[in-house]
Amino acid sequence: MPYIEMVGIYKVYPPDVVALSGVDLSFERGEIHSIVGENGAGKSTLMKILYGMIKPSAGMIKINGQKVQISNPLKARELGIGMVHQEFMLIQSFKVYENVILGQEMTLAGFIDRKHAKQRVQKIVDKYGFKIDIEAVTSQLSVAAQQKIEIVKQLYREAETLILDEPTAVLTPQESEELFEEIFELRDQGKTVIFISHKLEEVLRISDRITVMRKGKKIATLENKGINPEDLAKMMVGKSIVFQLEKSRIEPGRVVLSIEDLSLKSRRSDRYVLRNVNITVKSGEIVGIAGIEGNGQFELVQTLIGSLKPSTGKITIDGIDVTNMTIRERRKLMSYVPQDRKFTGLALKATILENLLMTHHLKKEFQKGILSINWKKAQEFSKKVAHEFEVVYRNLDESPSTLSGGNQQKIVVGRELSLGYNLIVLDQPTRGLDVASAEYIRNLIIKMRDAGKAVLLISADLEELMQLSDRVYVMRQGKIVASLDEKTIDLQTIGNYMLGVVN
Ligand SMILES: Nc1ncnc2c1ncn2[C@@H]1O[C@H](COP(=O)(O)OP(=O)(O)OP(=O)(O)O)[C@@H](O)[C@H]1O
Repeated sequence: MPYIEMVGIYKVYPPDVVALSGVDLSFERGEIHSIVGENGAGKSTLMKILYGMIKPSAGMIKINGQKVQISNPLKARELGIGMVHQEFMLIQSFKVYENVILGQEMTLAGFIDRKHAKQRVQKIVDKYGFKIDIEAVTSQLSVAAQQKIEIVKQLYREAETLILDEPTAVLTPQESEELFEEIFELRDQGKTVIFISHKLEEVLRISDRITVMRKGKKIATLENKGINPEDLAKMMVGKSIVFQLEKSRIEPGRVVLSIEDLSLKSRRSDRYVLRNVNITVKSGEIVGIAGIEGNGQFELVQTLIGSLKPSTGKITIDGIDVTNMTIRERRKLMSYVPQDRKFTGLALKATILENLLMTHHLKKEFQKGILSINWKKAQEFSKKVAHEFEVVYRNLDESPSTLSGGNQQKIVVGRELSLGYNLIVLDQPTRGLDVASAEYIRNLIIKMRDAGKAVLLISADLEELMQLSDRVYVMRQGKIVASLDEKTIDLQTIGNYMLGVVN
């Protein structure tokens, strides 16, 4: 008898979006089971149902052969199902173990039995081989370590099944390897791990079984034997797809972006989070920024777009000094894809059309009279961009919150890449995109570079960074510690600089 069975699951989002149609799927104890599929295939919807976040329109779930009603996440946790989301819910000033026990371990009198709780946390950490100091303060830890806290937290609540939603999207290759070791340990000790990822190589590396979904249906559940990424991609899309990045050598032109001697003092301490950073990006080149998350890349981008004011330094775009310009003024000089699409990239209260039109609406061609917008033109334009970037949507007048994560990302990327500015700043542009969409966007980035745009690319995906970049700067502790060109860019070198193995 399977451990968890999802039987005949349907989900219709009102009024008529069929996100899942008749999915049957089972999970065994002690297996790593991946779910793959294009953006919008229904993976998140299925997992939200299993975790009690949304109700299925029809179908049932059985655990150990018993029918269960998972009406909310609390109920899911009682049934041994835990989920680690992409956004962590941790209190930054708490120690690791305090975050783990948060909301648990109350005595009858309502106090936390700290000593006992701490011992239990340490036991879990030891049992599964998590490399983490439970006394460390959360704010001091890397994204990878914070993710571990979330996993340990689920285990502390006695999760038997862990749903991991694109856990490696924010990790370096080394950190991903460490996570895989922990996942193997969990599996070997009988836990069920449900793994959602768009990175097919890692899916094939760690899974026992793989379920492929397409357009709300389960296509197959496969034993992970003798499958290659091309087979998987073909099943996902329904036809063969060719992955090919074509990048020719071109001579870069004039300097478009120049960052000189940029420093930034932290708001919370006397520490500098950016230290004498010098960067140039010329027309016709893609310049990558590598670094473990939290080493100043975020602050660099925020200073560049004008939401943080540098302590010293100068930024010019196309020869114009923008150092003292507002965000609004700078946005007229650059395309910008932020790393977090939900809070900065999209306006969820606006419609899909308005989101695609944002910033473009300032252009003359969309104005009608003094204050009004030519909606007919706006409609045509938005449709065109949505089509070009293959956004799967139902109605342009709906909120982007009705779209799958990948399709939300395509809206932001589509809008920004069609702005036509000389400088393009991309922070994790393909995060959350399925393989075909990511490949499409990567090719487009190269096309833009070939057309003479200057591209600054920040990406946690080192493969992507290496495939696309003509030059790479590596950041560590707020400093540029290496500047690599075509001849010196390789994975090992970048990794060594990132980790500080070489200086
Ligand atoms: N709240 C919602 N309201 C209406 N439709 C929705 C809602 N959430 C998701 N959908 C639709 O349901 C379908 C499945 O979306 P889901 O988020 O499950 O896909 P996914 O496979 O997780 O995609 P991704 O890889 O992009 O995260 C999509 O067509 C999406 O537009």
